[in-house]
Amino acid sequence: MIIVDRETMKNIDAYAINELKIPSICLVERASLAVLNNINLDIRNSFGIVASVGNNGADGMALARNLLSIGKKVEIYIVGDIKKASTDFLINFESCKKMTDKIFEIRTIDDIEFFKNNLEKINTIIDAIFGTGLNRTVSGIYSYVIEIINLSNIFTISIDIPSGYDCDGEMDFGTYVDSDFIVSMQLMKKGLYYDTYFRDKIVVEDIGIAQKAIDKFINI
Ligand SMILES: NC(=O)C1=CN([C@@H]2O[C@H](COP(=O)(O)OP(=O)(O)OC[C@H]3O[C@@H](n4cnc5c(N)ncnc54)[C@H](O)[C@@H]3O)[C@@H](O)[C@H]2O)[C@H](O)CC1
Ligand SMILES: [K+]
Repeated sequence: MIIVDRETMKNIDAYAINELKIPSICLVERASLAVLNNINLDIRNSFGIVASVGNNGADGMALARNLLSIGKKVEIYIVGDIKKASTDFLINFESCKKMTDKIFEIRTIDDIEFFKNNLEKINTIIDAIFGTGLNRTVSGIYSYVIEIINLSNIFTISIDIPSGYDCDGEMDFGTYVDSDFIVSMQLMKKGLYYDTYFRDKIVVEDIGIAQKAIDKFINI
C-alpha cells in the first residue's frame, strides 16, 4: 500500500491536473461516485451535506447532485464564504441550486441552532468541509459545526479526510470530525494510516489520478 503525506498528495494532484491535463472536475466526479458507491442506499435515505467552499466541498456538491438525482432527501449546509468558492465547487453547486431549495449557509449562531435542530431529520451526515487543504487551527463557526456533528451521533461519512484532522497526523488543529467512515481519494493518507482509531474505518478509492502522476512523486 502506498502511504502519502499531505505535500506529496497535493503534488500528485497538481501534476495530474496541470501536466497530464486530467480535468479536475473529472476527479471530483469520480470522488463523489467513490463515496456514493460506499453508501448503503437501502438504509440511508436522508443526507446532510456539510461543506466548505474548496475542493473537498466540491466533492460534496458533486455527491449532493448525485444523491438528489436518485431521489434521496438532501439538505446542504455551506460553512464558508461562497464568494470565495473554488471553480469546481461552483460547477455542481449551480446544479444543486436548480435541484433543491434546501441549501443553507451557516454563518451566525442562529444558523448554528437551525443546523443543529435540522439534523434531527436526517440519518447520514456527509463531511465535506476540509480535506488536504486544511492548514491551520479550526476555529469559529467551523469548530462549532464540527462539534455539533460530533454531538449529533448521526452516522457521519468523511470525504477524503475527517475535517479538522491533520493529513500527516502531526498537528493538532483543535477539533475534528469523529467520522464513522472515511472514503479517501486515490492514496492512503499518512495520518489516517498510523492512527489506529481511523485506520479501520477507511477505504481508499481510485479516482482516476494517473499512475504516471503517482510514480513521479513516489519512490518505491
Ligand atoms: N484538484 C485536486 O487536487 C482534487 C482534490 N480533491 C478534493 O479536494 C480536497 C482538497 O481541496 P482544497 O481546495 O485544496 O482544500 P480543502 O477543500 O481541503 O479546504 C478548503 C480551504 O479551506 C481553507 N482552510 C484551510 N484550513 C482552514 C481552517 N482551519 N479554517 C478555515 N479555512 C481553512 C483553505 O484555504 C483551503 O483551501 C481533497 O481533500 C479532496 O477531497 C478531489 O477529490 C480530487 C481532485
Ligand atoms: K472532509
